[in-house]
Amino acid sequence: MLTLLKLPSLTPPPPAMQIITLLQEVVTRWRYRHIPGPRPRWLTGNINDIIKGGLINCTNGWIQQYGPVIRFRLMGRVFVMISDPDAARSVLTKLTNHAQLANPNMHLMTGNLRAMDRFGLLMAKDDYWRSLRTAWQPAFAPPSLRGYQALMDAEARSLVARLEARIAAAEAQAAEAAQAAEAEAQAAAGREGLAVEVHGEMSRLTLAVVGTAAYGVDFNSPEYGGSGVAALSPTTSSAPASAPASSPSGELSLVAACNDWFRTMSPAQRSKWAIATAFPVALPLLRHVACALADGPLAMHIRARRMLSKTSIRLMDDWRARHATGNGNGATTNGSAPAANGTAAANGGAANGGGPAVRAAGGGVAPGSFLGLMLAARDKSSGGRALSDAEIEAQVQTFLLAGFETTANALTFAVYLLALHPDKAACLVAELDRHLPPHRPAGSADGSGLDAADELTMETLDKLVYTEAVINEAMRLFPPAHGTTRINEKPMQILGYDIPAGSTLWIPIAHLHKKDSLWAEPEAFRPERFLPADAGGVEQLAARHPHAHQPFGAGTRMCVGWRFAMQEAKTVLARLFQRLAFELEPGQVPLPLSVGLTLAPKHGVVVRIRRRRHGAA
Ligand code: HEM
Repeated sequence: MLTLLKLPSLTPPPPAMQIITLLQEVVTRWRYRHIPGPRPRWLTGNINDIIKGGLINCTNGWIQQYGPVIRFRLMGRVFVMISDPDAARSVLTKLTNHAQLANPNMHLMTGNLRAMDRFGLLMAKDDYWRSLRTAWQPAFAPPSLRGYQALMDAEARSLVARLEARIAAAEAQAAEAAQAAEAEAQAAAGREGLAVEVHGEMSRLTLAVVGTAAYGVDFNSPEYGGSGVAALSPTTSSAPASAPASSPSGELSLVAACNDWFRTMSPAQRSKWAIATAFPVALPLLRHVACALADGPLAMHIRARRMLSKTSIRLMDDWRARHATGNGNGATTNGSAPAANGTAAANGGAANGGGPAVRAAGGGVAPGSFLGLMLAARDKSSGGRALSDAEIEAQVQTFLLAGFETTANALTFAVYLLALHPDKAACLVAELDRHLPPHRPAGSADGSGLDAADELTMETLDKLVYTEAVINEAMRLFPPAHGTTRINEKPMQILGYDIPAGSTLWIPIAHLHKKDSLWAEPEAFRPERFLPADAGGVEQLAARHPHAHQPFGAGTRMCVGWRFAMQEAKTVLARLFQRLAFELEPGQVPLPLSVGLTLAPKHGVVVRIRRRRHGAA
């Protein structure tokens, strides 16, 4: 059995444990026997099919073969997949708890490295989750979002400025070549612009936004493992954005740690010790052995978690230091959030020293106040106690990871699709030219060519309906969160099937987004599908199935950061296409994808960027 996973070096578990596991398997098969699905193998279930065929392709095939309710098993866990849009919506809205994720590497963690999985908002349950969600919510209230806008815009403008500087340098080089030899000049002219790997850029940018918006710190500084200089990706490389990177001190950088974390959450990057997760009874013991003798993928996962933990502790220490002295962001000593720049306070938030920020339901907090919210949080499920350091650390890590990768992926896919479809890029640019101030030559104080009067405000963002439609359509074709889960505490019926209590229900978002019966030409990139009727949408929102598009999930567990993500993605896309034009480098159609916890471009996306000629896409 163990050879199925090529584990010759591991000692097989004792016979008693094998017998218990086999009995468990018999019972599981019996409980789910009435639900159609592929035949599972002993112990490993259907994981080999998924590794061979790819998660999305494989489950799409099963849905086609077995219908809208199917079951399959990954190691010890059975999944019931619901691919009918109404049934999926009903599951998402009626059930409150997420199921444990299936990735083996995370189940091999020990001690503090498990904090996020035990206490983080994503995995929390019932009343404990409600307390946490209440604590998080003010960070995403409209006045808080308004306060983040200047930070998001500043990061976007700074990326554009860096790209423009690099393009200018590349052009200067080409001109020199022109002087040297005419043939070379012609070659250079044909390759105008600068080749850039977009996913790396987007990852750095979205992580930087989390740093400033949530914690008021610069994640690119050496203190957080950054180089101190906002680096550009290699100009010609198609290396994955997740390629390990170190700080000058040789330490793993935060962006590399976050990328490694996601990379090792893919089934293809599982440790050989994954087999231990097929023996739930023995897992508490086996995970210690696995960590002590970690192989490559597990060691990478542990290293990433350690870096994330270290960063979270540093953020908490920094906050407390500022808090204790009453300086820095102006924090008080009673757990209230600071009014860093007056923005949120001016917008009616509770960040104005008016009591614990967590009480400001519906109100806002100033940028950088997330830790103030967590310190003020009270767990109503256990008598209103304050959160422990491990619980706060879990929220910090959850915000870091959930807050940057999905948005970076959405932006990367949007740039990819626009570079592939110049007609759609032209529509986007036409909208930007209507609503954003015209181009000015570079030369303002921050080098972005834009002065304060050009700020991309929330009011302007509201007018960018085509930009928003592009992001929605990009997330339809490439949903960064390709699926989500719920667990049913009680038995239930779905489309006539009895679903046993405690089942892991999987909603395949990626499948719904391309279902033939829900979308005309599902593979085509048509942002117009998402235009409101008064903006000339050819296939208006009302004409579509209301539950066909769920990139952020639905119900009470819907993504807490969805407005933050949309605001950031619109700001960044608008700034990029306001000044730059993008062309896809050859060899990237179809785009190789990595399907793990999220959907990401496998080797990044390489585009050639040039400055826009006025009025051109
Ligand atoms: C394009 C970007 C994003 C996408 C596609 C996305 C998608 C999702 C999805 C599908 C879920 C599960 C929803 C459900 O089960 O119904 C989720 C949950 C969550 N997301 Fe996002 N997300 C994005 C950005 C963000 C950002 C910027 C944050 C900021 C912190 C964030 C934080 C979270 C958290 C904490 C949860 C768990 C919420 C809970 O269980 O109460 N996400 N996200």
